[in-house]
Amino acid sequence: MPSVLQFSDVSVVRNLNPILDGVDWTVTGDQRWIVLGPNGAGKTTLLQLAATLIHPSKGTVSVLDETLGRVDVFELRPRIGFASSALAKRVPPEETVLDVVLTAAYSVTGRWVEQYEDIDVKRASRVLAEWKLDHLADRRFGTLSDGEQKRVQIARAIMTDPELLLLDEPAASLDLGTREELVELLGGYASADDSPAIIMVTHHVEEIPVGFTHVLLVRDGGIVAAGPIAETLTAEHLSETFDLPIELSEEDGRFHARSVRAGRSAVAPS
Ligand SMILES: Nc1ncnc2c1ncn2[C@@H]1O[C@H](COP(=O)(O)OP(=O)(O)OP(=O)(O)O)[C@@H](O)[C@H]1O
Repeated sequence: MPSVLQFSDVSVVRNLNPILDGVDWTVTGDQRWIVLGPNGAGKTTLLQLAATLIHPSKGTVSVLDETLGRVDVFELRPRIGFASSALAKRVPPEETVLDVVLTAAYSVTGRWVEQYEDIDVKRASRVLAEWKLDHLADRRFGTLSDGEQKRVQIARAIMTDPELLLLDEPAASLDLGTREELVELLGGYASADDSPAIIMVTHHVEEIPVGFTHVLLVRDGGIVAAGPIAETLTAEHLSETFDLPIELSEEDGRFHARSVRAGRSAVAPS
């Protein structure tokens, strides 16, 4: 299976500090990766490289067989779906949900004078239905709940049938029920035979949907462990990643983690 993403000895330096340092990582088309790590570890920076939004300070990044620095990124970007709250902030709040998804066909936010083909409208409507948003098609984006906005971001990212889908913390700030609904939808999408390679950044193992195959654990701009979830997502690796003794459990493909110290730190009644 050919790689869709290849990092070779990649470093990103900001203000003389390496925020990624010597990263080697390969993602193939049949893999769905979780990127997990503490605040400031470098997760979003990894996604920005994969999304061709930034270039490495050192090393080589290849995306969909093209090497950053030697390719017109504007030709590459339509092949990549990217959902993040930073992108969502650029969506005009008065835009309808249907138009937020539809405008992905032209890689713009905010409908202007573009003429959309019937096939684009049909695809947008199908994607909205798949993500349980069809009843909201005519609603203004700015009036949606957080959970609905997150689903619209993902629907927009997959509108163009990308070869690589990048999701930056899609379940952040969601309540339990809304998170579970999203994790279930993501699991169904990731498990489908025709789904693209996916890379999803998260802070929580509870947000890992079934159907994801690999995990990259990052800390301080470097990789702690990378590989198939079954072998790599271990209490030992998580403890090293978060610098905390962590207990991990798994049931039916879903994970739960807690600090081992948490249960022992109860304050005795006076
Ligand atoms: N343009 C920049 N200039 C200086 N420092 C930066 C810049 N971009 C990111 N950083 C720093 O690099 C580190 C990694 O940032 P990044 O956003 O990739 O981490 P993250 O793992 O996504 O964090 P979080 O989980 O908090 O979102 C952080 O310490 C951040 O402050």
